[in-house]
Amino acid sequence: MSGSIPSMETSHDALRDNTIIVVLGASGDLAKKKTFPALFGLYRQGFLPRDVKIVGYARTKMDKAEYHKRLSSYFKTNDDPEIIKAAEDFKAVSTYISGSYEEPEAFQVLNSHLEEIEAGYASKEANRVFYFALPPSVFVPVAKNLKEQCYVANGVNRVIVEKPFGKDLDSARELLSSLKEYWTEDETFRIDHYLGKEMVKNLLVLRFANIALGAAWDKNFISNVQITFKEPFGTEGRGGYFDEFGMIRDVLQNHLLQVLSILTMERPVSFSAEDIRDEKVKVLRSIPPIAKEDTLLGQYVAANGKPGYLDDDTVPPNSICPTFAATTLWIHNPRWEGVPFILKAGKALNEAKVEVRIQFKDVTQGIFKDIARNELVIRIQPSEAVYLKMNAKTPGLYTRAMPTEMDLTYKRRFAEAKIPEAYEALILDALKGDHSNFVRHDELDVAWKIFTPILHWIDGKNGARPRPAPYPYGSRGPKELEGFINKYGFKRASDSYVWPVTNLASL
Ligand SMILES: NC(=O)C1=CN([C@@H]2O[C@H](COP(=O)(O)OP(=O)(O)OC[C@H]3O[C@@H](n4cnc5c(N)ncnc54)[C@H](OP(=O)(O)O)[C@@H]3O)[C@@H](O)[C@H]2O)C=CC1
Ligand SMILES: O=C1O[C@H](COP(=O)(O)O)[C@@H](O)[C@H](O)[C@H]1O
Repeated sequence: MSGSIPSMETSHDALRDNTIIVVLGASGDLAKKKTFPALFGLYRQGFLPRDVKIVGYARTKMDKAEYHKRLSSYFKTNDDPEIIKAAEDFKAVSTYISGSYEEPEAFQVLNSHLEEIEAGYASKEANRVFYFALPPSVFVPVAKNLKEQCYVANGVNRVIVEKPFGKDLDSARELLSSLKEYWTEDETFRIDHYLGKEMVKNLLVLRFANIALGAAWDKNFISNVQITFKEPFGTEGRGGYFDEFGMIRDVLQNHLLQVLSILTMERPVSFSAEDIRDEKVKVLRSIPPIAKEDTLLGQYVAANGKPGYLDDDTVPPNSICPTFAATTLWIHNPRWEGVPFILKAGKALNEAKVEVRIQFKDVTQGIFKDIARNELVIRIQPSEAVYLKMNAKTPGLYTRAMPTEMDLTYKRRFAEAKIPEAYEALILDALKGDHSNFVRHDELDVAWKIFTPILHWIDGKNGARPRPAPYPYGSRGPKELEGFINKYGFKRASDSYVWPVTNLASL
C-alpha cells in the first residue's frame, strides 16, 4: 500500500485478550490526569484487549462505590450519551485493591484478586500489565513484590514505568540495575510521554520520507537549532516535587533530549524498535557533557499579580532551583559538527508552546541584501504544525522579496483527524509490545552522561551553586536570553515578516 510503513504497523507480542491492566498508585495525580483518561480513551475506541479488566492499586482505602465515583470524575463525558455509556462500561470492568507497596502479603492479596478474574478465562493464557503511577521512592519494592508475588508463568508480564529515572548518572544506574534484577528489558516500558506526541512521532516521517528535507539536513545548510518548551504557569503547589529536580531534570534531560535525538540521528535500517534506538544512542554518544558557558539559568519572580517561585508555600525558602534553563549541545559527528542545538525550557513564561526551530544558513549575498533566512518550524503543541519560512517575490509589477511560509497546520489540513493523546499512543504501544517509543536503558545512561556534570554544578557538588537570573512571571524568560541565543548565530527575522496565523483558537 502506498505510503505505509510496514514494520511500524505490525507487532510480535500484541496482547489481544486475557489481559489485566493494573494501575499502581491509582489514587494519585498522574493516574487521575493521564493514565485513567488514556485507558478510558482507548477503551471507548475499542483499542484495549477483548474483555480487558482494569485493577487499581494504592494504599488509600476506598470501597468500590468511592473508587468508581473517583473514576467518573476523571472522564470528560460532555453529556454525550455514548460516552456516558462507555464510562459505565469502563467502571464495570474496573476494580480496586488497597495495600502497601512494601509488604509481600499485600501483593499476595492483589495476586489472589487477579487470579479470581483469570479463573473466568476460556483458556489458560493470562497476561498482566503493571503501570507504575508511583513516586520513584517505591519503584524498587513494587518491582520486587510484583515479580515475586504477581508474576504469571502462562502469559506475558509487562511493567510500564514513569520518569524520573534517577537524578544523575550514578543514581539512574543504581535504579536501572535494581529494576533489572526483577524485570527484563523486554518486559520494561520506560515512558517519556513526549515520544507519544503526534508531532514527535511525525519527525521520523518528515525527515526520512522527504528527500528534499533530508538533503538539507546537516551542517552545510543548517546554522542553528532551537528546541523550546514554554509553560504559562508556575509550579503552583507542585513546588515540593519540582524543587528536588529543577527544570533540567524535569524537561531538558528527557523530553527535549528525546526530540533532539530523533531530529539528529542517522536513518535507521528499519522502523524496528532496536534499529531506531540504536541510532538514537549513537548520536547521543557523540554529544559531550554540557559546558557551564553553554548554560543560562533563570527563576521566575512575582509579576502581573502572579506569585514568584519563592512565594509557593511548597518551595523551600531561598531556593535557587532553576525554573528556566537554556543549554547548548554540540554533536561531534560529520553531519552536525559546529551546529549549536539550543534546548530551552521554562515555567511561568508568556505562552504555552513546544516547538523545534531549525534556522538555515544565509543565502549567498550579492543579488540580495539582508534577505531573511529560511526556517523550518515544527510546532509540537499546541495545534500541531510544520511551516517553512521562505522568501518569495511580492506580487506586483516590481521585484521585491518578502518572507512568507509554506504552512502545514494540522487543524486545516487534517480537519477530521483525531490527534491521539500521548498516553493513549504509548499505552497502546506497550500492549502491542512495541518498544520504539520507549526509552532503552542505554539511552538513559548516555542522556545522564550529557547532563550530570552541569547538574552537579547546579547542585553545588563542586563549589558554589550558580544563582539563576530572575525573570518576571509571564515574560519570555531572563533578559539575558536574547544575547545567549544570538551568540550561537541565531538571526531574528526582520520586522517585515508577517507571522502565520497565531490565533490558534480561530482554527
Ligand atoms: N503528575 C504528573 O503530571 C506526572 C507525573 N509523572 C510521574 O509519575 C509518577 C507518579 O506521579 P504522581 O501521580 O504525580 O504522584 P503522586 O504523588 O500523586 O503519587 C501517586 C500515589 O502514590 C502514593 N504515594 C505518594 N507519596 C508516596 C510516598 N512517599 N510513599 C509511598 N506512596 C506514595 C499515593 O497513593 P496512596 O497513598 O494511596 O498509596 C499517591 O496517590 C511519578 O514518578 C512522577 O514523576 C510523570 C509525568 C507527569
Ligand atoms: O514531564 C513533565 O511534563 C509536563 C509537560 O507535559 P506536556 O505534555 O503538558 O507538555 C510538565 O508540566 C511537568 O513539569 C513535567 O514533569
